[in-house]
Amino acid sequence: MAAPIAVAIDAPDIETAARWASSVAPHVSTVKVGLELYLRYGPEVISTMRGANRVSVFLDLKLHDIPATVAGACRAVARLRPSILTVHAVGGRDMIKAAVEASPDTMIAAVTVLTSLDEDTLDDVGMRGTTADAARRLAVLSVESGATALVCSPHEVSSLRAEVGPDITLITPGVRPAGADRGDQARVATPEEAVSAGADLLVIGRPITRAADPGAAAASIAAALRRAEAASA
Ligand SMILES: O=c1ccn([C@@H]2O[C@H](COP(=O)(O)O)[C@@H](O)[C@H]2O)c(=O)[nH]1
Repeated sequence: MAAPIAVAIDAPDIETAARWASSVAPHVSTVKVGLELYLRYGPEVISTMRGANRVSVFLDLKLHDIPATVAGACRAVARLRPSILTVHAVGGRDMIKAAVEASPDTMIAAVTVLTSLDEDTLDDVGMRGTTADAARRLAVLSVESGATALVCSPHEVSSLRAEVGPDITLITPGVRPAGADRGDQARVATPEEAVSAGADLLVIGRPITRAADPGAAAASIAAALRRAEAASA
């Protein structure tokens, strides 16, 4: 079975994106298209990602606007049938409800606190308190508004799971195999730690896509997850 990994295909051009997607697709469940590719190529990139690959396509647009505008944006991408579409939880209850209502065939995932932020950067933008508290507040608000998935760091997975229960899909970026460069990510953990905390889907980009052989890097992380699962069974 493909590993519960969404590879972030943050590529500069569609040819590179297609190459990365076909090399990782045999090993992972999902590929993630974000702002860089979608703003450059639009819907074309979604069909390129599907191509001959048996993967789900996660559209990470992190929508954040007034409810009517977000609903319109969700309707605009609905025909692309992404498996997951992201919105920012700080857009508030009405915005999240509007996204959910406009997306009957897509799972709306609310981004709680970006994994690149730490407590100092949160404080700087006027959000007092710990990242864990902010993530918990935003998670509860999002689920009460109809979101069925949350994006959080691996550090918050177990406390959010306790808060929102087993039916909400927890998606974690900020995943770094041991020894990998964390880059601009502030709240990170290894793939094994994220899964053992209860994450449902790991978002991993550069540790895979910047490897000399992205397919081999994805296969190696998938194998490590299988070993960890077997050891804990
Ligand atoms: O809080 C968030 C939400 C989304 N992302 C996205 O995930 C990937 C992570 O890529 P790496 O190369 O593994 O750092 C990227 O597309 C982000 O836009 C996130 O990192 N944090």
